[in-house]
Amino acid sequence: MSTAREDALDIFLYALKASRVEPAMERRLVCRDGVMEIDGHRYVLGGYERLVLIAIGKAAHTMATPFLWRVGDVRERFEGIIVGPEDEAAPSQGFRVYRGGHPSPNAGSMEAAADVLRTLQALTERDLVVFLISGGGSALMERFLEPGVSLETIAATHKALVESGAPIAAINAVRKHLSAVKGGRLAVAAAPAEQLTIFVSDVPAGELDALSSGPTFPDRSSVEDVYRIAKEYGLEERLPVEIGKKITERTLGETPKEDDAIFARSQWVVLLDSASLEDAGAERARELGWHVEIDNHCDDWSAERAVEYLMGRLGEMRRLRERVCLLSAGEVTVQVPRGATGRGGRNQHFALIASEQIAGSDVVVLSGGSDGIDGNSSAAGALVDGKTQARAEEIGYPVSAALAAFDGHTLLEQLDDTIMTGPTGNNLRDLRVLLAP
Ligand SMILES: O=C(O)C(=O)CO
Repeated sequence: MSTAREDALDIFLYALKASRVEPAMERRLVCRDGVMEIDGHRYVLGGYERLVLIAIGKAAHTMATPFLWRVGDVRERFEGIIVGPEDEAAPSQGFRVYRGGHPSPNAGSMEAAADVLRTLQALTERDLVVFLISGGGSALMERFLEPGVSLETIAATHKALVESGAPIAAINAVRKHLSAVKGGRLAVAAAPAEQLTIFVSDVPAGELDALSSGPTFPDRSSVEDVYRIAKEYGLEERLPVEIGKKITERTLGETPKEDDAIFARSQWVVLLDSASLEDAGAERARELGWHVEIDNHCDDWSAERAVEYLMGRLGEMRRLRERVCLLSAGEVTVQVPRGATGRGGRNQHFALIASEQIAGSDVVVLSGGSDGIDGNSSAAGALVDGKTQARAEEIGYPVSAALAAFDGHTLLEQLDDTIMTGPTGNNLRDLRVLLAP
């Protein structure tokens, strides 16, 4: 019989495999006799003068490839731009590929933004643009509204936001109001063309305007939200001075909202989200003989609070029966002290906090990101058990020290407790697997 550690890893890897983009595109996107259809939205491709595809995000290439394959012969008529995190070849001659920066924008992010805006602004009402949007796009493509802001300031702004401890919707509310390519502004650039956006979502259900900062979606956040968020998370002290000033002086402009006429020819479809991860994880856990519950209440909570909550839930389940498995999808937040230089991310941080709580017990805790990259490390996440804390003591790097330095990866790598998948070309948020035999 397999061990609880082996099962936790099996459940996570199965969930990743079952949630791949390619089969999802194959199931949902149909193209017959030049008519493309997805979720009841039909497009007679021969009726458009230009067919443009813009793919942005960590899953840009993995979405673009099956999309072009599904449209069959019409693929020759598609032209466009792919903005992803890796160096990959263009799918055909009419495509330009950019490698953007993540978690902070780089020169490629800026070049991509300029090219995307130029391309969209040339479209007319006779054209169709299909956007393929996945998470990570906020950094992979960027240009600030204010002209002349340096790449260094832009990157420092992103870093300050990501490390602020704010949930993704709040971080992206700020980004949207600073950027020329977020908060519906790509939809503005593409109007009056017909627009279809297909999402691979790494944000909570119902918050599509936060996905890669909603470049094609009506923004639900307002400038007033930005000023409130800045206060709540102390952003004015964290942000570069010239950006912080825009907030203190309240000079930000509003983004396009739901009733804006520019969205009259837009449709949006979610291809995959974290529900796919948790459903597949639950299926596999049951096959392995575990009694499963899914609990996402702690989505967007701080890592400390989420550990406490999930350990409490696991304890309740365990009082009723043996072999219990608690699954939780979503993300936790971490507030990184300014100047911290450790390696890691929210998943490894969560796992290390959990390792202190399960020390000496038979409980196993896994926390992993579906994109395969946790924070600034090369791991997807970590898998800890009742011996992790003691093993850390033995090698002279206590868990508490690694947590304080936000250096979870360095410790977990030495303990061989990291999960290494490599970048998955997907991005559906994180999955936590807690097993009590
Ligand atoms: O905004 C981003 O880039 C995210 O990863 C969330 O979608």
